[in-house]
Amino acid sequence: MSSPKPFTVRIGTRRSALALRQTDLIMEALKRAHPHLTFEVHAMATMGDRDKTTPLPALGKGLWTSELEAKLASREVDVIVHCLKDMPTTLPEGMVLGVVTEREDPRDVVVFSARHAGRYERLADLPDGAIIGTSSVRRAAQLRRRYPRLVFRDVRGNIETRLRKCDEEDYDAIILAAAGLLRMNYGERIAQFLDSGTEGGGLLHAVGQGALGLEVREGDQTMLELLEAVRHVPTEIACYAERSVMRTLEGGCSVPIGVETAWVEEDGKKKLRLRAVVVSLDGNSAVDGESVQEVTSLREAEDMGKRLAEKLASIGAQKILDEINKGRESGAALKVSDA
Ligand SMILES: NCc1[nH]cc(CCC(=O)O)c1CC(=O)O
Repeated sequence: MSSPKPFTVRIGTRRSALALRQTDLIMEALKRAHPHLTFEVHAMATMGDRDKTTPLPALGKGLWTSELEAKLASREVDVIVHCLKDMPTTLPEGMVLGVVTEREDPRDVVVFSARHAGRYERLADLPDGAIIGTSSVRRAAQLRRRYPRLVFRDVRGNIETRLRKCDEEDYDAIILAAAGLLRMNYGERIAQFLDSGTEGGGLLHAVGQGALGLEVREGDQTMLELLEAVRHVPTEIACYAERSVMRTLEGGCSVPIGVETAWVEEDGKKKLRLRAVVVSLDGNSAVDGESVQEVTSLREAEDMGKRLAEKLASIGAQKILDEINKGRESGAALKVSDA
């Protein structure tokens, strides 16, 4: 696997503390696998980092990725480390998702304001009208169904900023990805997991949440071989299925869609279980489904995701999508992204 002649691998990343931490983890793993190579980190701000006022849904696709991809295209960097959930399901011409790395905990979680230290354990403990911070339509729409008594309000910024706002402003709690908190050593702030297996949960996470995606130039065999060292096949297959659900349902517009994947044992065989939900923006209607099957290739994973998405579309998700598209045309709701 090791290449004969030494060279420098230039890694592109966003500048947030989480992005830098993730890039560091990948770089250290690559260094261990390729001790003869040198690595350089090229960090830069993206539109999502710079524009802190426009509502995220209105910023559209690629808000965390486009500037980095320009550097990849111009050969200023050789690979980009992304949170997979921030990567659009269709990449620009000439770019590929080279490798998906092992997933950190993909679940969404509740963090209570430090003002409430020790007072609450679950969302259900909060009083009527309590304010929950999240800028993700997916999270708000799914939680509104289960907790109509709670009020959902935008909260922007990187993890540290959101935690600070939660502690110092009017929020009673915020919803975040476990993965980011764990990677930044804030695990002790996690009060409640919100996945479908947890009482009071039932919140399906974002496509790709908790995994990292390494983007490279199409046909860059050297990089692809080098990155093999950090590929995690079970995560990659699961995430291809998740991304296929999203890609199939998007139809030109992003939607509040949640997923959950797990490798399960059935009839002595290892199978992928894929769950997905599409929710209306107000959370008043939702369509969900599940499929379980043996999956051994990325192609099969994509087929599985596509079939589940088509099934959801046929039993009501299409109606929800059409309404979102209608609203979008009239300018009411622009694109929906996950935050
Ligand atoms: N959109 C912001 C973003 N992108 C990735 C993560 C968390 C880490 C991950 O999912 O890999 C977050 C923060 C959050 O949702 O709490």
